[in-house]
Amino acid sequence: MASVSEPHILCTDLVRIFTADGVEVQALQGLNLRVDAGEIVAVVGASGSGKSTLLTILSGLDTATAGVARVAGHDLLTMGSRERVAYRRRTVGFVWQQTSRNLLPYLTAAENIALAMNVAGGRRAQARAARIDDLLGLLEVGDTRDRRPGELSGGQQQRVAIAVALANEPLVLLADEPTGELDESTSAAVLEAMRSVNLELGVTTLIVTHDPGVSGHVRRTVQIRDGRTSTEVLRSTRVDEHGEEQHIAEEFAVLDRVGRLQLPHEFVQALELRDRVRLALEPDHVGVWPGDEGRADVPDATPPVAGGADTPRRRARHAAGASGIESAAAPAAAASEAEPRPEEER
Ligand SMILES: Nc1ncnc2c1ncn2[C@@H]1O[C@H](COP(=O)(O)OP(=O)(O)OP(=O)(O)O)[C@@H](O)[C@H]1O
Repeated sequence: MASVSEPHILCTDLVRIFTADGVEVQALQGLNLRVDAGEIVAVVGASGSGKSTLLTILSGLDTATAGVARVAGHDLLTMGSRERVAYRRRTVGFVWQQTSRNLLPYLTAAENIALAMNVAGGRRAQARAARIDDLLGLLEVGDTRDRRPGELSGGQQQRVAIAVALANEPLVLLADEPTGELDESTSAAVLEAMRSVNLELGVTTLIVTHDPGVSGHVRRTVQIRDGRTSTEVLRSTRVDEHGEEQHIAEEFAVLDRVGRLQLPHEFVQALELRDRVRLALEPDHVGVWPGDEGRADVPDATPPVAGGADTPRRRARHAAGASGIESAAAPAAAASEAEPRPEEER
């Protein structure tokens, strides 16, 4: 089982390489993600960024090529088939985009939930019936108890799907594009339902989606780009000096264990950063400048001379004078790949 301090979801340097017709596709390229017990987090990314690959690994349907993936104390890279079955039945619950993957069409809402409980076993009939009613009530679809999926709206189907996913009291709820087939207002209502389930039951929740609108419904949104987590938006509420509630959203770059981070696209474009950039360490922040090799208009663009201690602070002085951004600890900065590469700094 997970120790008290261990996060419920932990991915470290997670890699997934697919090989198709002799060509390798790196769907995940060293992804890092930590979700603590009881948190609700959204992972947002464009098509092809690796979202589904991540969720398929976390749900135990696929195995990563390398790295660490742990969920509620289970090591997903080494777990055997018996542990995998138990993990999928009891530790995690899933909500997928397509109703057909979530609900059996010939069973009612209550029967779909009961089926999930039967598969996991354990509970007595009376306790099961009570839990079915509780779950449908919590998701505000008590009136759909005896109706089949085809008789429900898209939003009701996804609410029942969430109830099915929660049937066996999972520690972790995983949702892949749960609102992908819904209109905007129904999507918002379903996301709010997930948030209230998270608050009410304390189930750790990870929502994977291409829809940036999800960030309005969760405290933490992690951006995934090219198979890596790149930036995070944290939302908080504070009361200002006039007693008014202020909603604050702060964006942070994600720094991995070896110091790699990704600059947001707009930063890269704004300064036409490419190939390599200059870095400078200041007492409380790091500066990032265009490389500008060969540009006569940049004073002192020459790197420090060899010999003596070539400290980051010295490099900072050499970089001074070049126009550029200063990336403080927050808000986020970072390079398309601003990984410190000593051989380029000499
Ligand atoms: N089974 C596979 N074989 C080969 N390549 C794959 C396979 N599954 C995914 N990929 C590739 O891995 C990359 C990430 O795919 P993934 O489905 O995880 O992205 P996604 O962010 O979920 O995209 P979408 O939102 O379009 O579903 C893509 O380049 C995709 O083509």
